[in-house]
Amino acid sequence: MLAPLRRGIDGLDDALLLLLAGRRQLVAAAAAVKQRQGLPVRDAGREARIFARGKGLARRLGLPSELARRQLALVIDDACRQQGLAPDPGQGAPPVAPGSLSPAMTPSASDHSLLTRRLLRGFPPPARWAALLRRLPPSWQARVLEAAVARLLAQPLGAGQLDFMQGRRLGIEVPDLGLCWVLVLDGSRLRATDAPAEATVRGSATDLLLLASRLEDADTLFFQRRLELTGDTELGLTARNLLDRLPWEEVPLAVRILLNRGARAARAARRAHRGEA
Ligand SMILES: C=C(O[C@@H]1C=C(C(=O)O)C=C[C@H]1O)C(=O)O
Repeated sequence: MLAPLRRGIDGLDDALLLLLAGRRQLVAAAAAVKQRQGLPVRDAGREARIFARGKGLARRLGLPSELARRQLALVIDDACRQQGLAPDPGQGAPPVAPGSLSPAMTPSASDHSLLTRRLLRGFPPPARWAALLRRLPPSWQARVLEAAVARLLAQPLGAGQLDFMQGRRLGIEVPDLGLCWVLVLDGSRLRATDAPAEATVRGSATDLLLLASRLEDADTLFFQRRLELTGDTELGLTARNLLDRLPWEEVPLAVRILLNRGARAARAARRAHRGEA
């Protein structure tokens, strides 16, 4: 009873650390850009916006807002240290001079790959998250899915390219997570629904992530039967064509970077679990 719950908690703790490692890499990249442009390390306006977004998201997820605030304060503090600022940089600490990045910001390649390997070994395969994910209230799953899809498809949604889906119900099934969602286009908003899907795209969590990050294309995945379509053929085929034609370059860069990193981590974890090199 307790053991599977704790395995799930361990899996989420691993995922939190993996996300932290990804955030630190993006902070290092942002720091390098700011240095080149002569911008200061600290950006109070940006930090205020991060806290405001976090507060809104915490409210929607039903998370205590103080918990969200403290977590964000912790990672921002870490990012400032990573960029060479003292632990309490609010007191007007000077920006780091070009060429004097703190050693913490530039981990050696071997540190990095060691950390990655450690994280991947401990990273549970999707099948192990399934039990936990199924315990999450469906309304949470739906909100997370709606937010993710809205970000990913903001451009084609705005341009009316998804209008063929008005009122049509398209399912996304992830068998290794034991999850199945049905999305319906309601005006310009894609929302999750409890009604049955008319057509369903089915694929493993890793393959869907590889598709969303463009590390693999839809054609290859369908051809290799790693993605499958069931139900209404016409709707399914239109969805499939759309996947191929989506203007991926319009997807916000930050979303693409995160998807790319997530997909690479999931693929590497799958290989590690399968015992491949
Ligand atoms: C990473 C940056 O540097 C600092 C750290 C931030 C963060 O951790 O999100 C945000 C703003 C800056 O004070 C940045 O400017 O984006």
